[in-house]
Amino acid sequence: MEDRDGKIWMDGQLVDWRDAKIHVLTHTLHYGCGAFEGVRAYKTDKGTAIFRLREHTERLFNSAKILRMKIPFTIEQVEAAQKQVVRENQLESCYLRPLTWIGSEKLGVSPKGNKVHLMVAAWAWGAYLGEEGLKRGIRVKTSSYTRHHVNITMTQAKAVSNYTNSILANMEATDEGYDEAMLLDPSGFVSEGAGENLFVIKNGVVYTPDLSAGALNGITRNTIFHICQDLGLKLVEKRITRDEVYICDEAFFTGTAAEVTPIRELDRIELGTGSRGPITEKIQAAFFDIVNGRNPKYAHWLTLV
Ligand SMILES: Cc1[nH+]cc(COP(=O)(O)O)c(CN[C@@H](CCC(=O)O)C(=O)O)c1O
Repeated sequence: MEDRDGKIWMDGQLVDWRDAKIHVLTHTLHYGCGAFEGVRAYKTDKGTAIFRLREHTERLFNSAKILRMKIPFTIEQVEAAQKQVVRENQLESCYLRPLTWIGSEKLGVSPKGNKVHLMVAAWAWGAYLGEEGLKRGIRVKTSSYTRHHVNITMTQAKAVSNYTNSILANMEATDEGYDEAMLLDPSGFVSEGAGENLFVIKNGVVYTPDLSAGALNGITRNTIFHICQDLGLKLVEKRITRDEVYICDEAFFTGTAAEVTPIRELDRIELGTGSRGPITEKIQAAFFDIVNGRNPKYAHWLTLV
């Protein structure tokens, strides 16, 4: 990722991509206290637009607040930085990565007195779980790793340190030939994917784990709530067991990177017809209409760069 042309916004300045470096004694590198966002910009007929920029930027600030980090910029400055990075790198559609971290003034568990930094990078990033996955659905494994307990790590913070759990779950699943992992919470109820929220459909009703199962409050998850309302689909947030997933009619993951990715199999058990289900297809189509600016009802969610 480091050897490419382009610009990265770093603490208020645009720096050359290859020069965007930090010291090895950076506190976050050692202890993992930092926060990030995943944001996408899409090519619309009015130009390139960032999807739900305000919600993503607010979540970044909320993540920092939960981690007792004070970002030394305003929300407006960080929004402007994201727009600038897309423009400067002349990206028609892309994935943006804002990251805030604690500097290298001193080490030791307490970061008090260390500087808080922020950067924004952007790059072209296609289908996170593959084009084939978007169409046919992916194969998922229930992870042997448990999702975070809500009072051990702060699950509403998109915290750097939360992702070791995701990394291990994803690596275990892909080592065993699956595409992604689904994690259970400490009580054994379904939480979410390693980097996605989960939805299942049964008898025409759409279900998703309520946030007490430790899933991130996904912005794409919230977008699906609006889409279900528009499509007249009943949506229920509840505790979901892994065997309820086994006997569902359809299932899909959602996320900024994953977008809406159908799940065709869990633990080698076919879900529904073993391919993208009809309601999932409708929801997926509605999602892509929205993010590509084809649904005027959600024009306010798209910020032109
Ligand atoms: C654990 C987790 N849960 C749910 C979501 C969905 O949240 P949202 O993007 O607001 O709908 C994401 C986003 N995962 C990001 C990281 C992907 C990566 O590999 O890095 C993303 O989709 O950008 C998660 O990381």
